[in-house]
Amino acid sequence: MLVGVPKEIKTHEYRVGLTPAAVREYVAARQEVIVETGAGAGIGATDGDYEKAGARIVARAADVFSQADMVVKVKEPQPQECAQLRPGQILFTYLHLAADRPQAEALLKSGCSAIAYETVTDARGGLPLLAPMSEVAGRLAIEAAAFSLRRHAGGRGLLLGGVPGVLPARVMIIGGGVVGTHAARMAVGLGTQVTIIDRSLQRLRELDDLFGGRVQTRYSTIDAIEEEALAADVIVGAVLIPGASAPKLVRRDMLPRMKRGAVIIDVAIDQGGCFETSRPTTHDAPTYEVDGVIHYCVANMPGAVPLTSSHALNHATLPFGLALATLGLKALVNDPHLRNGLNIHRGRVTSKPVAESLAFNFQPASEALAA
Ligand SMILES: NC(=O)C1=CN([C@@H]2O[C@H](COP(=O)(O)OP(=O)(O)OC[C@H]3O[C@@H](n4cnc5c(N)ncnc54)[C@H](O)[C@@H]3O)[C@@H](O)[C@H]2O)C=CC1
Ligand SMILES: CC(=O)C(=O)O
Ligand SMILES: [Mg+2]
Repeated sequence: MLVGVPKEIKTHEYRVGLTPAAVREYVAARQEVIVETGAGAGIGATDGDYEKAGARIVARAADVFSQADMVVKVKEPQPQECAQLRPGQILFTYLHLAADRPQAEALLKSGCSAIAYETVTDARGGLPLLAPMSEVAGRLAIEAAAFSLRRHAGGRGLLLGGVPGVLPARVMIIGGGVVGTHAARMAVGLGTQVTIIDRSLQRLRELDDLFGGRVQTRYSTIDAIEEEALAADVIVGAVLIPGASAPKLVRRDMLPRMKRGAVIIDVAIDQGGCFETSRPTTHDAPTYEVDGVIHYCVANMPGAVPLTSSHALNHATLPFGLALATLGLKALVNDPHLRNGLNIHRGRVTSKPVAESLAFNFQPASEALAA
């Protein structure tokens, strides 16, 4: 198969779909790889590094989209990329369609088979291609909170960990999955007071064990969220209902009752966000203020640390990408976990949560692939 890697074009997105090390694995598996010139610049990988790994460099993104059987990216295709996708082509990348009707419509129109990293599953009920970026985003969330809490950034002027004799910040984390756990590790490490809220009792038990009493855990109810939100200096939004729009757990009417200069980091923004007042922002202008509360809602947080993120992402995507490159769509027939990644196939929505979120007709992936 001819596998193509365009340069990412989303604002301040410096990750790359395949690292040179990953290209070498594809080439060793007797696949051909083309890479747009400069695609690896954000991680310091030159065209020469890609050529050494066995790729051919092409001059324009249009060359990648017109030639490749499978396009491997990081972020959801932007409108000009969607317009270049074609029937029979495989797109392998993050999509986050539930909160993005225009992209869903463009992918349906293209006729391509779009496989979303974030809905590929594993045998333990996890999301193996989302997890590495959730690890990164969870850790970055606390860095973003530290910066946003500074006075000149509009925050309360609070040092996260405090100093002897002065209390640390109170950090509330809604959703104790991968993002929430990694945010908690950072927040605990800095000496903050952390509460994690989740609606899975099993997860709360695991977190209690993992942190050995250094975090408080609370079951997710409207009451608990309101009580913790009003006391918090920082709230990290990290809930996920796989494939679906995030539930709005903090309503606008709570904001005037929160501390002035408190900070909301809505990591779940790529699924629409879990705060009623969230809207996507970019690394250029990451924050805005509503009712005295600072909102940070960057939808591609790991793009800020592309070197760490590209390698971490490639380690997770590589086995699935290789299966697709060597077997084509048959890889989806063979592997139900990879098949769960298929969101759009030849003009059909094959992800139930996406179809429900956007009120589209749904066709199960197994049926659509057999048609
Ligand atoms: N903005 C960005 O750059 C990035 C965003 N993300 C997003 O972060 C979000 C979280 O991802 P993960 O941690 O990997 O998901 P996860 O599936 O590991 O964890 C989600 C947690 O939310 C909990 N949850 C669901 N509904 C809840 C509710 N009503 N109240 C409390 N908890 C609830 C679940 O029980 C689960 O423990 C996703 O939307 C993901 O796409 C991930 C990476 C980067
Ligand atoms: C998960 C995701 O959307 C990202 O890494 O940008
Ligand atoms: Mg995202």
